[in-house]
Amino acid sequence: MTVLDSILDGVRADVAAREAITDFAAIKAAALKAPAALDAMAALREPGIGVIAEVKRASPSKGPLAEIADPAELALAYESGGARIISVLTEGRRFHGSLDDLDAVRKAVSIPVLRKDFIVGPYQIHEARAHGADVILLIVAALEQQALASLLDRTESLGMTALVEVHTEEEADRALDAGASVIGVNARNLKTLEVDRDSFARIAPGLPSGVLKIAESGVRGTADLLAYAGAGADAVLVGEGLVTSGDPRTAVADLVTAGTHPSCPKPSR
Ligand SMILES: O=C(O)c1ccccc1NCC(=O)[C@H](O)[C@H](O)COP(=O)(O)O
Repeated sequence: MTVLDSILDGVRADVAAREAITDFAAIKAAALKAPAALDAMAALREPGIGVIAEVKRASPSKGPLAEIADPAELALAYESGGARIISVLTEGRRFHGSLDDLDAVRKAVSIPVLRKDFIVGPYQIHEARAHGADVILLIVAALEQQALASLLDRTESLGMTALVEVHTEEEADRALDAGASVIGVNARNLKTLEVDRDSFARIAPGLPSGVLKIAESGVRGTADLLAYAGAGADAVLVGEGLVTSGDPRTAVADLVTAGTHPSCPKPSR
């Protein structure tokens, strides 16, 4: 069994437990009452390379990463450092995240918020909207093609944006077939946890120019951002490098400064 399979087993059990408390009809109703989703695509189209800054407490590859006593405070530091979007890991077993973290971040910041989780069905999408998420992650490796297309449609029908994550050229073709307009190339192979920063440069040139391209994982400083920018990234998604920096506001600001400097390669869109 791969790491991803074992994460997905836990997620399915956790979703079933939550659905036993708040059923599908109730979570759909709660989603309809939430304020309208913010426009994440517009945020990503602003000039320069965007930074999506992640609230990441722990990971399967590294274990605990940082004591995050107050996710709202961390998110505010990211926002004031110039992040375009805040990513909040809500998976509990392996990442120590929660929907409480999402609620706290949503209340604190005024920029779009991404619910970063392992979406296995429609319940979690309505749940994300009910908790104020503007963006959700759909991982191609975790979904059959029909489920991927239908979850993408559902996300957009709720006014949200789907960040569709791939790690191989085949997965990128599946993301495009499903109609993705924001594609994240994760340098991390979720089955083996190996990080290959070259995957973005391999896959991104094959994506149409209208698709927003996000480079996920492995950014530890401005050199990594500039390398991803040179390969055509519109934005980078950064977790560990920020939460372990000791000064997340400055760490984000340094990336933002590098990504908006006139010498930085421009996004391909
Ligand atoms: O981070 C992990 O170890 C991990 C393992 C298995 C599935 C997903 C995992 N991470 C999720 C992410 O995609 C990252 O949190 C995100 O891209 C940021 O990566 P990084 O900047 O390298 O922390």
